[in-house]
Amino acid sequence: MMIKIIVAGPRGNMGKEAVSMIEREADFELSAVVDRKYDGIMMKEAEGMASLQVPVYKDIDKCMKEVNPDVLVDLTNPETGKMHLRKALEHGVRPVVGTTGFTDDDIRGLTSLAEEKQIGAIIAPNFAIGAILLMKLSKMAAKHMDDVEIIEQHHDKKLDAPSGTAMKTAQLISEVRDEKKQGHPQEEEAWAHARGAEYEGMRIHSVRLPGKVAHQEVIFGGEGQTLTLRHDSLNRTSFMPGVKMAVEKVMKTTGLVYGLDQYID
Ligand SMILES: NC(=O)C1=CN([C@@H]2O[C@H](COP(=O)(O)OP(=O)(O)OC[C@H]3O[C@@H](n4cnc5c(N)ncnc54)[C@H](OP(=O)(O)O)[C@@H]3O)[C@@H](O)[C@H]2O)C=CC1
Ligand SMILES: O=C(O)C1=N[C@H](C(=O)O)C[C@H](O)C1
Repeated sequence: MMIKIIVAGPRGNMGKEAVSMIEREADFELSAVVDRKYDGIMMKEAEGMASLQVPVYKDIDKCMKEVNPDVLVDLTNPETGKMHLRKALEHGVRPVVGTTGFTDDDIRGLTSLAEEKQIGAIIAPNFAIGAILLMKLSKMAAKHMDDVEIIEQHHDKKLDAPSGTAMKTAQLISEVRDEKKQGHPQEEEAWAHARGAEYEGMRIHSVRLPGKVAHQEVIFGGEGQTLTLRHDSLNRTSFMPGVKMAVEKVMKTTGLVYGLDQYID
């Protein structure tokens, strides 16, 4: 069956890659794109988009009404991603959201909405298989080594911190680790935030530098030993097999799935 897909954010780093991937896949059809700059033209007429005879919409409601897609792939920014996800569920369109910056409350609210609408939805903080394995391996390691800090590094155009991957990693670790204050009980920060963000006692550090793409280290400490797990995305193509998998999975899912870890043994 041909899956009809719309992509929001088609001029972005990720959106461009997603458009190319969808065009390559025999069972996927790119039905339209949603952009905030262009409206009512074809992609090939818009600067910064692939040269395709595919309509561009500014208004996502109008797009979903006219195109009637199966799936929305959202790769925009936190505020837009949340709004698009809600609208997709309202229109009966299955969202695959790679956009990050969702809080625990956002996830809870969207889970209820997907449940209420009885429709599949996926929020994937990271589509790269290596990053998904890093998250799963971190959860496994945390059962045995419960002192852990996360260092994530990204390009300096990133809007959200900590990264969605770091948040999901910390949440997975917290499923197997009791809340624990780490470091010296009397430690003090002479400079604010020197110890990074805190989630259930874990420390999370966000680096933003030009030249970086997406990188994460999870460092575990024990008596006389450390264990470092690390993943690097060196380009955005690394995310595309995961986007493809998420589109296929969301067609067979009911309710919201947060993280592709659930699909990997
Ligand atoms: N889950 C994963 O594996 C990955 C997730 N990401 C996440 O994906 C998101 C996008 O990342 P990236 O591609 O690098 O970012 P970019 O800034 O390159 O692209 C975002 C695009 O979204 C567009 N946009 C913003 N608002 C709207 C709107 N209302 N309607 C339509 N388009 C809009 C922007 O337009 P304009 O150019 O006009 O600003 C821009 O073209 C981020 O949240 C990032 O964290 C990134 C990589 C991997
Ligand atoms: O903004 C990015 O680039 C990325 N965002 C995601 C995140 O916040 O974890 C995934 C990946 O790290 C790239």
